[in-house]
Amino acid sequence: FCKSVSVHFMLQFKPSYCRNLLCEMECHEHAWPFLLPVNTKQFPQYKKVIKSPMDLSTIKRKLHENSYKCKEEFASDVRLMFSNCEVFNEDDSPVGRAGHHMRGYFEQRWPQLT
Ligand SMILES: Cc1ncccc1N[C@@H](C)c1ccc2c(c1)OCCCO2
Repeated sequence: FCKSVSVHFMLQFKPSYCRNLLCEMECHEHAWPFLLPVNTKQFPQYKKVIKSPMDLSTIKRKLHENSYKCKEEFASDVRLMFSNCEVFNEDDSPVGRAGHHMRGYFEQRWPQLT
């Protein structure tokens, strides 16, 4: 999925850019539903409905563990987090609205290379 090796060294994965953007998201006013994994004791249905849970603390851990081989993998986890939110939460709900706010914030700052 990542760029071929030859091109890759030029578009070197900039973890610093991702780390900064992640930090800005974590301190965003509407980040509160996404800071930690959804507690499945609090939301027993969640595990059944959402096959791949994702949250900002998990993305942060993966970034620090060098789990992301390219920036697109980082972006796809962020987008997975927002898609899970849309599946489980009504648009017109506090968490649903927070998800739309945060997704707008991310997409505005994510470099459009294509
Ligand atoms: C992103 C997401 N999707 C689906 C369900 C929950 C969440 N986030 C969690 C952190 C959460 C959100 C709202 C909450 C909550 C916990 O605490 C119980 C009281 C009501 O408020």
